[in-house]
Amino acid sequence: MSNDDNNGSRDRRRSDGEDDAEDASPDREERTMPEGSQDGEEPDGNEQTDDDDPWRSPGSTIEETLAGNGESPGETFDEDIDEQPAGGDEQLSDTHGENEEPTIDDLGSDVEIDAEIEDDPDPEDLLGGLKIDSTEEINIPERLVDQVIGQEHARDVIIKAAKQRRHVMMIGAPGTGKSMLAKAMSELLPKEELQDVLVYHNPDDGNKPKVRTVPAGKGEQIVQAHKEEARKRNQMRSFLMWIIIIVVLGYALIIAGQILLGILAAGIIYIAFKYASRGSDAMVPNLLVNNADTKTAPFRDATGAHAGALLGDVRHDPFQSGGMETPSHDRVEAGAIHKANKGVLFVDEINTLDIRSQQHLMTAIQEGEFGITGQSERSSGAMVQTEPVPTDFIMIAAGNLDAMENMHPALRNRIKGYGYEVYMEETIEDTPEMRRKYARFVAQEITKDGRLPEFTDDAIREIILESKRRAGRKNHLSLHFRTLGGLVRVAGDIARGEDAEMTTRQHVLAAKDRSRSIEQQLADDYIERRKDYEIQVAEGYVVGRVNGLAVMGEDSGIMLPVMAEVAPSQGPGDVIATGQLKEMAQESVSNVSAIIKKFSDVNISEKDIHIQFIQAGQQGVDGDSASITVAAAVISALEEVGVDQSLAMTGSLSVRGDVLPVGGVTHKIEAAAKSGCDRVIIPESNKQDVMIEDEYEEMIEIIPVSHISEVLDVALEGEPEKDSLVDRLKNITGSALNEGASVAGPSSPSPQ
Ligand SMILES: Nc1ncnc2c1ncn2[C@@H]1O[C@H](COP(=O)(O)OP(=O)(O)OP(=O)(O)O)[C@@H](O)[C@H]1O
Repeated sequence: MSNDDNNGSRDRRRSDGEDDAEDASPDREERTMPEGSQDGEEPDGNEQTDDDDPWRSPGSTIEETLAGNGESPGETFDEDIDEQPAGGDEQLSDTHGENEEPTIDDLGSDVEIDAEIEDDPDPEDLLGGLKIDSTEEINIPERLVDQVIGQEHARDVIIKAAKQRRHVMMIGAPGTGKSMLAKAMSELLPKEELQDVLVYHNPDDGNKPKVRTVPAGKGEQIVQAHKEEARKRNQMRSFLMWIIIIVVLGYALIIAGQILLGILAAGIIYIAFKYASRGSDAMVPNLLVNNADTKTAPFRDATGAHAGALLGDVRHDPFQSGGMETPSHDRVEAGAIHKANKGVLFVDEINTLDIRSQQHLMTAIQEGEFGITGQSERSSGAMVQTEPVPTDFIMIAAGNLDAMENMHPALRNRIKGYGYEVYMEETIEDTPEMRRKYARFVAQEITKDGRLPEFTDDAIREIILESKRRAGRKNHLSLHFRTLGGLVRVAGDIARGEDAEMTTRQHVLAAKDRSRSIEQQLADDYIERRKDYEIQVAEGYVVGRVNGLAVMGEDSGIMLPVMAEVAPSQGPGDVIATGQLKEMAQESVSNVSAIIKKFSDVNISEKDIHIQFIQAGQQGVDGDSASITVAAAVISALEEVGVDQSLAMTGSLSVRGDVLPVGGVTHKIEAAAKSGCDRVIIPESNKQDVMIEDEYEEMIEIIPVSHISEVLDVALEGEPEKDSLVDRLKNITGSALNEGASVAGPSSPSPQ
């Protein structure tokens, strides 16, 4: 990765000692990251020297060498090959070769940041006591596993699984480090075990190519040797052919005097020789998997791969006869399962793989080998079936909770039976040490991108503050690193666009605005448009209308007014709600009706309750947290008491009237403020999750509540009615209210 001179970046030292020598070079202008660690790319081709050629000894033909006693060709080649450092079978039995077996401690212990730290950091310091002026002073650990921040459990599992060669299923939100951990695992696996795979022509049955494995690096040598052999043989044949042609032509011209006949004979001889020489080309094996230059065990991402890319394929041959055909072993292509042999196969969104592929994947996991055949039934490749090709990989399956439900149960069973399941964390406790790691995260992302100007200390602070906000939980930091990394990149790009030497706090603030999610942009647009059409009411009192709040996507609040109308029913009463939120409305009404039955003389079962979520038609609005809103709207309509429109609310409701915690309070409060509300009701148990931006703090009063009676107390109009209504409610559900604190928080927070 090269540095742009304009961006003010300078060298960042890798934190392991061995790089110090490199750094001593005054000319070194490059920042370094572990090679291939971030993108999982395979290194470039091998550079073979003549000295390495094991085929120097003349005399022995390859066919003779291969004929051996049916062993792997790697073991029957001449001694030079076995002396190659790539390692023979004895070495393979030693899991970690010459390297000392890594212990969980040395691999997994949290790597402290390599920069100056204050002895006793101020708890308020967003940098956790880091004494730095910019990200430039933060060094990045060499190994990817040490770059992973948080996800302690997942990291420990990955390390253990790497040692024990176990499969892992990682379930969790996108961008929390699943594929990063999978790549990190491939770095931990022993490289000494790697193998090359060759496919040979089968003289007995051309459609059943033979497969041989050899230690990594030897495959290329073998192919080269075969090519050389074939070339020599062809040379000999050519020489012989020209001699014969000259003799025939000479005879025809000088002795027989039949020049035309001579030319014809020479032509036939030429064609016959060319045809015969094709056979020796067909003997050159196809190097299916080449690990010659692989620096770490392979990492293969087979996310969304079609069957051929995953399981291997045999190309179609348009010329299947007449001497024009390509030998079938030459048409064989390896799949990700074969290329991942002795490494890691990563499949994200595992449930999106078709069932047939999942079944084949299971076989490959179970058997440790999988033959290759043409995936298209109508292609000539479907006739070909190779001998089994090794597929001894560690499978890392990933996805969100849906993935787990929809994946093939037997495949999940295989992973569970032979490995671990991990749920990825979404937030982590906010400690000075963690803040320092977040500062390192900024440095990591800058290095990974390679073009961003370094971040000043204030810019880093703003990123850490944003991760606190995004966590949605007091004293926690968000582990949604992909989106946080997106913010780092946008801020850096803005700075770069301005030719700034450093990325400053102002750039981060501008980036926050610019990198708003689609949902945020849509939410802001909605708020503006509603103001235009006066759908939004933020003053006065209205019967049966309550300003609810919801979140769109992960990070965008929106005001979602709810209207309720109660009318006598002809038959048994019904809850009538429109749109996607119907189920939620019915659930909220059934919760509130249990309370209403207790305090009201009105027989709710004889009424039709109509509920409307105003303009909640757009995708993505999750209204689960609107249950106190629906309850308040229904009670207001039932009792015909107005609701304060300068108030918005969010909260889930239990059958006993307890207000339960919900998600996204910070974004909801901001949306209420943007919509012009003066006050907002939130569940008491969400109080510590509020992380609103400074600008909104002055605009809105936050009222935490733990019971529906408190909601009504704040929301309903007028004294006499309100008092009687609320008093009745309090009397009847008093016990619940008194127990409120203990009752309100037990259930898991509703998702939104
Ligand atoms: N725990 C982490 N520590 C440091 N950086 C992280 C972490 N998690 C994610 N990142 C950063 O975010 C990027 C994206 O993460 P990654 O691809 O691993 O997410 P993922 O969980 O696999 O997401 P998806 O399921 O969408 O593929 C990484 O390349 C890395 O830069």
